[in-house]
Amino acid sequence: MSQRTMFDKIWDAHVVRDEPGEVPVIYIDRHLTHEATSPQAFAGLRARKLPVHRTDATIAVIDHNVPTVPGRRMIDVVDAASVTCIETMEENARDFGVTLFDMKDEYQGIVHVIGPELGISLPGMTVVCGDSHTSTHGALGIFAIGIGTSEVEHVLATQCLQQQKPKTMNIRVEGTLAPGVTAKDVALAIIRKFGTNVGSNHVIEFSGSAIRSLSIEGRMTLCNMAIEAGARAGMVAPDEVTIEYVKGRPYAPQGELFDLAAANWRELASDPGAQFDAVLDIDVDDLVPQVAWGTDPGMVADITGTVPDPAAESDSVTRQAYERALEYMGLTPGQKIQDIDIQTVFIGSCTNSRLEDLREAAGYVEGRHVAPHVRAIVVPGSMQVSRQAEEEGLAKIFREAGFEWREAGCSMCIAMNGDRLSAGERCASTSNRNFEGRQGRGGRTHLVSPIMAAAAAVAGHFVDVRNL
Ligand SMILES: CC(C)[C@H](C(=O)O)[C@@H](O)C(=O)O
Ligand code: SF4
Repeated sequence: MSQRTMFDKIWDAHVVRDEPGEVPVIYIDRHLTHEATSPQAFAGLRARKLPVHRTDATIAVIDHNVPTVPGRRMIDVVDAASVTCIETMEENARDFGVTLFDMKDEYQGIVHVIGPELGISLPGMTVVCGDSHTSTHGALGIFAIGIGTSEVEHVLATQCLQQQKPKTMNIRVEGTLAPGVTAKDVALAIIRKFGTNVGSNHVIEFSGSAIRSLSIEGRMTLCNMAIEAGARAGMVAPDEVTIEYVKGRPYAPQGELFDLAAANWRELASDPGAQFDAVLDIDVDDLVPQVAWGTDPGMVADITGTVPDPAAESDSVTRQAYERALEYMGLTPGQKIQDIDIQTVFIGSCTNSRLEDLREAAGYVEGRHVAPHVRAIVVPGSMQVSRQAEEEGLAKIFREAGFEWREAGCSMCIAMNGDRLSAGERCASTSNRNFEGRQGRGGRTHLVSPIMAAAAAVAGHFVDVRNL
């Protein structure tokens, strides 16, 4: 057989039907559902009197609408719509026999954090969720995509999905990251360089020496943000780091079955010489910490740089977008990034709320204190991350430094659960989207890495963590 990419191998293994003139149908190995995008899908099943076809391959979790205040209870849920979402998810999981990680569950967390963490998402699989950042799971060598609510219904009923075959793109990331420069900076640098649309209709495979030396957590950060580069999905080929990561996780195969699976996973990487539809290169040897200054994840500058001057842009569309972004963000052209004061820090979201992220941030915070005028919160991606962080003493470090230590959930990434910015409030955030109003109406979001967010919390403005 000819040389195939990793994506081709996974696709070929999952095609159920592929007839000329029809949209192909693929088999789905894991279906993750959450309270924000599944109610109508389950309602559709009820109306048609259909069961969930594979309850053993479907899970449900409550993450978007949950409050994150310590010791949270239903009474802490912020609005009636959220109460309905949560109660509906509980009822649907019960009625349809789907495993639910509810607000009190020891494994509760953001869907894209708990999937890999529990070994529910495994290399070589197809994974879907009614959520765009499903691409996160691709870090393990998975074809993982976000789907719409009508597709959620379809997958619940059939375990299959109609899907146009995407094109393939290889982004080769070469070089060695300097201390203080992280996967988040690589993600922001890629979107800055190639644009928020570069991945459109493509599955991006991230390859190269810089990717090989990233932990699984770092690879997840990168694949998470493939969506902000417009891609259908992001992927990294499984290697020994991946196999080690998966080993022993509660839902992963154990013993002999694990060894059999791992042998399979070792065959998944793209064959040498496999053809991609597009190939892009980026070198990260000289990469410095990145800070998003604008209102999309491509509007990014070096920490050593300045806010751009729209007048210097020759393209009128870019110029207008920059002008509008600067106005919304309350910034002036030429202003030094390090002179931007922040009022709020959010360390969390499916981009950067895993143990390694918290370790990096806590490593910086230890022995220091949050600036007096800054409100800083840490929201672990899952209750398991939270427990591990408690055990390791990270939670204590954050608390002593003046951070609020919260329960797991999407939190301030999306502002639909009580955690939000007020108008004009400026936030250093480890999340993935800085759109207008994303963290609350009028709120101003600067995307950064966890260590950059931690340093901004302490200084009250952005600082270059390489100098500290
Ligand atoms: C609520 C959900 C549909 C949404 C998504 O699909 O991504 C959310 O998770 C987000 O990050 O904007
Ligand atoms: S943490 Fe943010 S990006 Fe991730 S699933 Fe939740 S809302 Fe979406």
